[in-house]
Amino acid sequence: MATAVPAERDAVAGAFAARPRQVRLPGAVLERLSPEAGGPADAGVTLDLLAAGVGPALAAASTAAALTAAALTGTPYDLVVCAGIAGGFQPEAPVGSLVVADEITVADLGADTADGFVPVTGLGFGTVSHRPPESLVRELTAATGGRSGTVLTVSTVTGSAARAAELRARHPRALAEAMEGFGVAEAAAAQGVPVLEVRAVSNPVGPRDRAAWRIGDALAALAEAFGKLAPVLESWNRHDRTD
Ligand SMILES: O=C(O)c1cccc(C(=O)CC[C@H]2O[C@@H](n3cnc4c(=O)[nH]cnc43)[C@H](O)[C@@H]2O)c1
Repeated sequence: MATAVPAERDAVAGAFAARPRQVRLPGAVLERLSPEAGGPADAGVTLDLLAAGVGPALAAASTAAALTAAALTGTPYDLVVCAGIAGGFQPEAPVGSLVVADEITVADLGADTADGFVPVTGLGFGTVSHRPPESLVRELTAATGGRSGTVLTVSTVTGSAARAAELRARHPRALAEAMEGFGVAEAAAAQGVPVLEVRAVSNPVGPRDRAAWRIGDALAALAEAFGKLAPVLESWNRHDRTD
């Protein structure tokens, strides 16, 4: 589970009964919930929580470090979940609501041209989207009452109505924007591991208004959501799935 900051990580950890144990790796520090520590015991799964850093680059680097360490010790991850707070596009994703990404798309990786923005794929490179397993997205939205849609990854937080409108015009299915999902998804995809992104909305996407942030409410919504998601995630086995 990769969050940006420790406050998000701890909100998620609260959904699980166990006390985590710290595991220090080159490039990442994990909080490990394992069955023997009274963790997600029913399913016998180990859950690693990682405060991966803010922004797509650091989140990708930290997630890659954790994935590589797990693979090298013969215990590769079955699933990577990016979780945290986000800006919500209005009116679809109000403050305090939950969004489960059915598509994780980087919104600002490309080139600015006289004809507008060209994504990096239009330049002949890489990818701009990752798709989480459909069945899992369905199960998570059903369990939480959240909405599914595109979650954008940006390196610059949107601060104007014009930029919000531009993003929505380019990505009509976008419900939220945050800063780590695509980086985490790239790291997971590089090692063939499925990825999810779950976001609680802390602020509207649009004109900058720090007084409108509701970080406490969003962290509470994240914690509540993971209380409902925990059993679904613990019982999910990618080898049983076709999507
Ligand atoms: O200074 C600002 O205007 C501003 C507005 C919103 C968020 C920030 C942050 O520094 C938080 C970045 C952090 O939280 C996630 N996040 C939360 N809301 C948004 C958003 O509207 N757009 C992008 N990211 C957001 C993000 O994933 C980071 O981890 C500053």
